[in-house]
Amino acid sequence: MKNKKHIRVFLAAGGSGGHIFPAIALSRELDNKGLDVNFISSKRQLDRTLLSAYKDKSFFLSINPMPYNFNPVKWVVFFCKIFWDIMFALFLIVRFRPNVFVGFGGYSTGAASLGAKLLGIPILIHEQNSETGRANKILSRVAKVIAVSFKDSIELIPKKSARVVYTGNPIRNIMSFNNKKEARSLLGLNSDKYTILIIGGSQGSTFLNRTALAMAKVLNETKQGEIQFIHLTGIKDYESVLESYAENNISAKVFPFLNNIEYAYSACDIAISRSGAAVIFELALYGKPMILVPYPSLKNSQRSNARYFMREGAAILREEKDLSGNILAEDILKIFNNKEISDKMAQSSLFLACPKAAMNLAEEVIKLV
Ligand SMILES: CC(=O)N[C@H]1[C@@H](OP(=O)(O)OP(=O)(O)OC[C@H]2O[C@@H](n3ccc(=O)[nH]c3=O)[C@H](O)[C@@H]2O)O[C@H](CO)[C@@H](O)[C@@H]1O
Repeated sequence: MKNKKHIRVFLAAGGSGGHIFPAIALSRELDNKGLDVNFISSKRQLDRTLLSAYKDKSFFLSINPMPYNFNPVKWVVFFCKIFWDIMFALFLIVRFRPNVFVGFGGYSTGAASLGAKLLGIPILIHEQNSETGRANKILSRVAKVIAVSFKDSIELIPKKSARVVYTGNPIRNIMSFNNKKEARSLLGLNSDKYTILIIGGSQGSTFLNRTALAMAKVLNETKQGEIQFIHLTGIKDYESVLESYAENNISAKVFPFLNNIEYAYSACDIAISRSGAAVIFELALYGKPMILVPYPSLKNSQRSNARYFMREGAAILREEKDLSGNILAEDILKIFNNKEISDKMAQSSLFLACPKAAMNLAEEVIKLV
């Protein structure tokens, strides 16, 4: 292997927190090992914000999602933009000469990896979800290594020329804080009440916001004074959700986006969440029981993420189409009223955590140098 000081790694990730946060976690690990890291992402505001701490080390491609239907105009625009993005990626790769290219999924990964492939840079693809996303499916043909987050995905990935390894899903450095009492105090919550966290992923979920509010009203009547809520709404619904808790006199802390998410994870007794790969593995690190409501789109693998967590005993899985505030309240009460169920779910959750994922992935990157 070369002198580490001269090893440069390009990390391509974009489109959502779930793609970008694992890239940030890996960059910390590589940085600690003395490697040089650059990010390639998309020009979306969310991507720029999440990478703002790495502004000088980041490059941004156009926003160009692959069309899901056969509209010829959309496909022509898509190919024109991808051509331009591959040219830009080629320019970056020629200029910086990375030794390894790591893709985390999303459009920017696709365009930039094709540039890397053309210049013979070894490619590692990381898949966060239980089922492989579209960009990663295409790129599995050009990758040397495919790293997966779920143990059982090794069997599901078609083995072409790439080696498939289980590394886990790299999580940002949030575990340095794990103190329930302090977290509740920092969030301004009561230290003794049963605490339910509601989280709809990095952008929030209107469906989950509405249904969880309906549940909160039911629970507020049946368990008055015993339960409180932390609700992460996303920007769009923040004001209305905040008002609704206040109007109904329900004890809750509401945030559009919580930068210190470790406070929410530490403070809660249970989480109701979308089943994005980052959130569920983060909740697992904190050993929290979960009620998971996958994003219902067919293009999305949240359902199989949630199924895995349910099979392993860490979560109850609820589909949007079958869900109401009453059903959610019943699920919560089942766990609230039975310490044995709650403890078992918490243990199973902890068992699914992979705290060494970033380290495992960094080792795979270094093997490619
Ligand atoms: C709708 C959609 O396509 N979602 C995908 C997206 O989800 P999404 O971007 O929502 O990603 P996840 O749910 O996996 O993770 C959200 C991330 O945002 C952070 N967070 C969230 C709220 C908050 O207030 N503060 C905060 O810091 C969480 O700690 C977590 O790290 O990428 C995931 C990983 O590929 C996929 O599994 C999801 O299917």
